[in-house]
Amino acid sequence: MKVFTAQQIYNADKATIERQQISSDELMERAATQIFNWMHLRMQGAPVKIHLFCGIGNNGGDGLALARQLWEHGYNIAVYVVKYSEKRSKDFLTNLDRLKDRKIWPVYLDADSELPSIGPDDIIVDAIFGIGLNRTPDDWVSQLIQHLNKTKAFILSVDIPSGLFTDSVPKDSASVIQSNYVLSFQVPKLVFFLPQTGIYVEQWEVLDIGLDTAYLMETETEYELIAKNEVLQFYRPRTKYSHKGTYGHSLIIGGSYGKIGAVTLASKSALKAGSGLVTAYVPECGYQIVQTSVPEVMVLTNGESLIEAIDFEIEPTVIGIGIGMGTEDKTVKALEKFLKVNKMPLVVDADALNILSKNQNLLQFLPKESILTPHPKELERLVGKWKDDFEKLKKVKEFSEKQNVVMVIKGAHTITFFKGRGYINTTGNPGMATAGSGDTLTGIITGLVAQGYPSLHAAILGVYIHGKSADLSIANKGYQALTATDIIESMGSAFIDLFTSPEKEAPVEVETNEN
Ligand SMILES: NC(=O)C1=CN([C@@H]2O[C@H](COP(=O)(O)OP(=O)(O)OC[C@H]3O[C@@H](n4cnc5c(N)ncnc54)[C@H](O)[C@@H]3O)[C@@H](O)[C@H]2O)[C@@H](O)CC1
Ligand SMILES: [K+]
Repeated sequence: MKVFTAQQIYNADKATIERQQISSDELMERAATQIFNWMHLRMQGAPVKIHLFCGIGNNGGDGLALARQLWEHGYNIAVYVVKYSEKRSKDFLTNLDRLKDRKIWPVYLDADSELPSIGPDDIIVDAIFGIGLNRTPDDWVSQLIQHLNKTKAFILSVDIPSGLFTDSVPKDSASVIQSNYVLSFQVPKLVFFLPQTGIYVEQWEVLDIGLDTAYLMETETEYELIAKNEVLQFYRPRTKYSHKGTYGHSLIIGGSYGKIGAVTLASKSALKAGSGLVTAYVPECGYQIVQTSVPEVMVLTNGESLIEAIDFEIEPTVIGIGIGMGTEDKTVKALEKFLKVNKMPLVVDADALNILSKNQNLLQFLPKESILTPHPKELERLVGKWKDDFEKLKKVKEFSEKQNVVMVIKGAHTITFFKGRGYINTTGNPGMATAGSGDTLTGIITGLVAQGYPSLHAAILGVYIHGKSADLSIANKGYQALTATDIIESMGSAFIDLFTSPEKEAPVEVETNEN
């Protein structure tokens, strides 16, 4: 699913109005109807108090149109107009008149108003600001937002939590609605997925308001959301007459005394991801450990307790390098020498990334389209500090383009960057913040490259499967007990899940006055 910028959404809006020959008011009505349907389906007429806070732009207009529809279906509503500006939009005014026609009188809030009282079991509809927010809200609006956040009421945001910009981090974190659920029109917004701004969005869902499909299809976006449908497009099925040679040979290089487990996990993951053969390259202290814990994996050794040279006679298809490897001088030299002669595709992680960060002249030796999988600290060492998430994305994008590598930025929503585009993952859970989870990812991606997946696809699919395996594991492990080994054990189910469960339940249509 594409992630549009605010400007692209405004353009989609305009294209829809022109091509479908509808008015902007009709489009607003569609948006409000979709929200109404969503609420009505869940509330079934329950007499819960619904407080609708509406700004004076089109987001507020959506809120007013929704208020009317709720009222027409007998819901218990209170409408507030948050008068942060005199410049009321045309469709806001139209919908305000429609409320007045029905003798529904909103409460007007300004800097001098008392803060409304809201019960813990009430519902708040947040339609104060939408994607049109262009500066930090005034103090009194910010106080209102803080007041709403402090209530125990469930907050449902229209399109985007009010106070959240679509393309930058809020300057004042207190001026943003802490939303329990965001119903976003047609497309999700990038800020839902970044660590600094995603915290305002507990859950989100997109509502189809029938924006022009041609526009949506044709418009190129910088970001794409990756779910099952997206990865299925490049999944490579196995063929009947294939043999293990068809599926490549992964070489996993890493490990040092006390950190052989990392290589064990990565090797096992490469196998489970489908690599035909897997060889681990570890110091001698790891020989028996890897041989006994993963009998399917072959083992090469060098050095006693750490890798002192990287030199082998086998011809792997791909090399995953760096996990548990340490940054001792001898290992650094070994890596340097190896990089200068190596021509094989690489998946670079952990200590190999740390070594590259300190010796940036080595970056030039990375084969093109290598995959780098840094966690936030490793990324900082590699590209330098950033002031906020947007600057981080910019730096990663530049780095990936300059070095011609695939960058996998690990986080709650891992983002994979390549050739100027970012692919946002949607699987995974907080249980994955556990030892060895990253080693597992490196193994999976390596195993996919071995099978012939192009780097970008291997990274995107690897990240998806890694998260999905963890999602399937938590059903009986919970977040706390989830281990990297559980992720590996669920990988089979994650692959099967690609083909078995439907992506989403079909939306249920609700009868309204409109249809
Ligand atoms: N584009 C679409 O697909 C659709 C958009 N709709 C709604 O329209 C919204 C966008 O509406 P608008 O462009 O009117 O913008 P908003 O309703 O988000 O904001 C209202 C206006 O307030 C002003 N403003 C911005 N920041 C301010 C601040 N801090 N203090 C005071 N004034 C400020 C701006 O001039 C802005 O246009 C969307 O979020 C969505 O809810 C829907 O009506 C239906 C379709
Ligand atoms: K909003």
